[in-house]
Amino acid sequence: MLRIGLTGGMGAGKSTVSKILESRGAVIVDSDKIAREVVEPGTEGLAALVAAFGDDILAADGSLDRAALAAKAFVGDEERGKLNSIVHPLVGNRTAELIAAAPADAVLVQDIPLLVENGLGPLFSLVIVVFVDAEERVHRLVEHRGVPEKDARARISAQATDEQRSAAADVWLDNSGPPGTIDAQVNALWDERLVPFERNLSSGKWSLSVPELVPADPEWPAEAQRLIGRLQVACGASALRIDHIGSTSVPGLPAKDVIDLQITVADLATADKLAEPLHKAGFPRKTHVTADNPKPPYGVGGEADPGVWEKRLHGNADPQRPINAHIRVVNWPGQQFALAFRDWLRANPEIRDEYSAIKREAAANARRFTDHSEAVAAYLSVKEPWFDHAYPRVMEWAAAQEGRP
Ligand SMILES: CC(C)(COP(=O)(O)OP(=O)(O)OC[C@H]1O[C@@H](n2cnc3c(N)ncnc32)[C@H](O)[C@@H]1O)[C@@H](O)C(=O)NCCC(=O)NCCS
Ligand SMILES: Nc1ncnc2c1ncn2[C@@H]1O[C@H](COP(=O)(O)OP(=O)(O)OP(=O)(O)O)[C@@H](O)[C@H]1O
Repeated sequence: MLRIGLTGGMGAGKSTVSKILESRGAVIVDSDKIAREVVEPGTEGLAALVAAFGDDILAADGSLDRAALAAKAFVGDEERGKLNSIVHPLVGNRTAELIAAAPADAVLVQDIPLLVENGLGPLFSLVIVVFVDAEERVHRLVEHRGVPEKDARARISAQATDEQRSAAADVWLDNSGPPGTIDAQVNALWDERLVPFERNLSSGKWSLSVPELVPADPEWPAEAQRLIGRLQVACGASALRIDHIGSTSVPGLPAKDVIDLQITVADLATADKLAEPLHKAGFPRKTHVTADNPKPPYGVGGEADPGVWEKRLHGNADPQRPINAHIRVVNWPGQQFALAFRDWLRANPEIRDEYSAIKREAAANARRFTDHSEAVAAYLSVKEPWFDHAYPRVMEWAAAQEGRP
């Protein structure tokens, strides 16, 4: 099952997007709808609301008078907090039941207005944000849904800002255009990302990186942070730390568009136990030896004892985001080298440029081949000798940083 989070400010068009996704075959779990169910007449949710806000939030027929509750709940943080603390746990329980009942191969889209506010991004394989400027949202709510302007503004100001949503977004759908214009974006997302993502997840496949250098992308660190959040949820306490490593973690360094991450664990047995939870979270283990995934340990120099360079490697089922998640044992040379190499490049721009020149030469060498495996091998044949030379320099620098001889 592929779990997708869909969010956006009130009136941005989440319902519009979720209807399109549903028509393509997604299973939708709608938090607003569940929030209504859990406070229907006779529920413990409604009884708790009455106890907290008074019985004047009830209509004559005993059902919840939503406008009356909104008028009491959206006046300040304390009141809204009281409302959330009653309704959100009930929504969470019911959501878990619906997820458990969904088919194993579903693309499950959870429409959650407060996904960012409640820090839920790491629970999903992707977070989709529907965006419309706040002023335009107020306009649409007033014009098309008859919401009083004051109420629309009160609720929007109690929600996350566009910057906060942007930091959580893997996919940003702009719904500023006229009705219908977002459909093409949603259909492309379904066909080109969500369906192949689910297929990769079911079959344990990961997306391959292309051995081509691209200029440093300022989005890489934020992307890495979102991936780290997901890996943390999957690994729990087994991950002692998770770091963004490799070229994409060095500002200004051109790199292949593959994000390297390092999960540090206590021992290799722990790494092996993580294979299944990581796979379920969308990060299958790279079990096959391919040119893209040469048999570990990599030739990064200094492998006097290959036993202590061993690691496990996971990829990403997301077809649009290749990653290498290296699981390494704490204090083994490979684990320490990955962190020291990154810090060495970050601290020494002239060495970063030296490395950048080697990468360009390696990429030029790779371009002589059309076959993917041959191209990767050609890339590595230029890069690896430089690594062998760099290894002692990195370790010497790291020792000096720590005041070791
Ligand atoms: C107070 C209630 C009864 C008002 O009902 P009303 O019919 O006017 O609104 P509705 O439920 O359709 O929500 C419309 C939109 O308001 C916004 N909103 C609702 N609750 C909240 C909240 N607690 N904080 C911020 N925004 C909210 C969301 O953008 C939502 O999509 C209702 O919003 C509610 O029960 N809210 C608490 C549950 C909740 O947080 N729901 C949102 C996600 S689970
Ligand atoms: N591109 C658009 N142009 C103009 N109006 C739109 C557009 N897309 C959606 N709308 C209208 O804007 C309003 C809000 O859209 P929608 O209900 O999909 O938002 P929502 O994010 O689900 O809202 P809520 O947070 O209240 O659940 C609706 O009345 C909808 O018809």
